[in-house]
Amino acid sequence: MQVSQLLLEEPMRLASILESSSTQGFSALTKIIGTLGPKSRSVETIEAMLNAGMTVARFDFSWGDEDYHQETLENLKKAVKNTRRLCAVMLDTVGPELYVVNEKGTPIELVEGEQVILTPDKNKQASSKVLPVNYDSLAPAVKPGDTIFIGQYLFTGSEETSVWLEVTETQGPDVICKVKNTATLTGSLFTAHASQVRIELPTLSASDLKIMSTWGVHNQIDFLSLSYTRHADDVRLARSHLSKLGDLCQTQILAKIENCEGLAQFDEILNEADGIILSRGNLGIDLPPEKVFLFQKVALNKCNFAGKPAVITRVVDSMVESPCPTRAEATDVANAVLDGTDAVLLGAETLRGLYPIETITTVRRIAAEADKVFNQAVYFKRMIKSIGEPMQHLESIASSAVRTATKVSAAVIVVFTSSGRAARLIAKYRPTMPVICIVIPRLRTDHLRWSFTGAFQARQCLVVRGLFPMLADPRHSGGSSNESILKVALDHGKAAGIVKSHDRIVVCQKVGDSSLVKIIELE
Ligand SMILES: Nc1ncnc2c1ncn2[C@@H]1O[C@H](COP(=O)(O)OP(=O)(O)O)[C@@H](O)[C@H]1O
Ligand SMILES: C=C(OP(=O)(O)O)C(=O)O
Ligand SMILES: [K+]
Ligand SMILES: [Mg+2]
Repeated sequence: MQVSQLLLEEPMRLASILESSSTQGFSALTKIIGTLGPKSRSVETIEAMLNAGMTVARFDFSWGDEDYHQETLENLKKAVKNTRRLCAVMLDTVGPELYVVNEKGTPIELVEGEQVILTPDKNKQASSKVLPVNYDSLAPAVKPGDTIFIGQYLFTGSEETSVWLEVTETQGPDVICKVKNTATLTGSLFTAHASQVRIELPTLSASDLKIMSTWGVHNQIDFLSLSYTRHADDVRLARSHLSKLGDLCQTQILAKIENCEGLAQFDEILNEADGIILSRGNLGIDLPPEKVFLFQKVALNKCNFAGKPAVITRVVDSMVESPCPTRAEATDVANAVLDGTDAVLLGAETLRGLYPIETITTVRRIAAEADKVFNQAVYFKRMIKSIGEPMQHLESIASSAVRTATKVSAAVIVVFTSSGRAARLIAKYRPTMPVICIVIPRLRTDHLRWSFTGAFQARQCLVVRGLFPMLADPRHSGGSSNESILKVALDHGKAAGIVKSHDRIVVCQKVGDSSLVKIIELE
């Protein structure tokens, strides 16, 4: 497998970098996921986040209860209605996460060289001497010399509110540690991470299962973000649970790779999941720092070749407190796009940051600049070569649509789809122009009632690079009205400023039994 920076090879005049970026039309091809929380839950703020380019909202159950998240979601629904912008809903599980509850909420000072005890005794109050952890079997799992990290919920890893501990010994169920850096733990919830230690807790906790069947079903979640996926079986089990939850049989599973166990099983997990979240927050402390970039490049490449969406996390942490990213962060976002990410997931930046809207705008602008210099020609050739021949029918149609669109400099590709499969296959070839996905609803029954598919499938396009879904009116489904639906889509594209008179459009659809790729030129 070839992994290299996919940057345009043409000589670029450095002065051209000074030209201002276009702010019109379909912002960036790269998608943006925002975690909603205290700083991002009013209708007004969410509307601004949608207008800035957020396409998926993440509800992280590591923090906040069902009522809290429901209130936020009701506001999201209002914001979607007001802005007329689609937004997918992602439920993020707690999983086998280690945490420390700081009931009193008062800051806890830890001093380098001193001792602190991690205990499973939940009756103990968190203090600078003892920290109660939610896991009974930590002592038998660790050995002297192991590293344990403890930080504020949605830590960045570098702040003075995070601490590194070294295990010195265990005493019964307690783990005695030496503090490696002076820090002040703040907040009411700290996440703990024992580096490269197997945690014998289920990937879906009892509380995760309950929330999926209540909150998840009630809100028709589009994505399950499966925290700490360590094995393909974790994905299979989650799928089996979802399949018993009515409409959630349509929910997609994004497996979060957060530690070395998940990394070691990556290929098998990718095979089972609908997409991958590269959880650089946790993985960034489980892996030595010099290895993180390598995981990112190889994993993104594997997702791209599998035609499954990839998401990276923890990109502009410093924007929690600053309206501008650091140079390293700005460069990191662009590199992630060049490495092949579909989407960027914002955590602390939108949940508790001071600049949730500015963060989305900044990430979108950087991603849009990177989109422009992505070397699609080289990427396309590699993809075609890797598929080999004979190609599957639809693979050939999808790649032809992208090739045709490139050759005629089409403004957009329009694809008809019901399951979303054709749209994802087109995205796999990374077209440089937006792809309007017209999702045609299909009637389905579970032998109790009839319903239409389409809503899940349309929103699930919102995590895939370059896809811009539109849900067609079910009353218009059926071959003969496809022309009128296409007209609606193009009018919509015109209004959004991505298509204009005399533009060429490539359309991918089925007429009768034949799949076809056609070029149309607007009058
Ligand atoms: N309702 C539709 N009308 C016209 N063409 C369609 C429709 N649904 C899918 N297609 C086309 O059929 C082919 C198969 O697409 P795919 O997304 O796999 O279909 P499905 O939604 O049935 O899985 C593609 O060429 C796609 O553009
Ligand atoms: C997104 C991540 O996980 P969490 O759910 O802890 O935010 C991460 O570790 O990067
Ligand atoms: K989580
Ligand atoms: Mg994590």
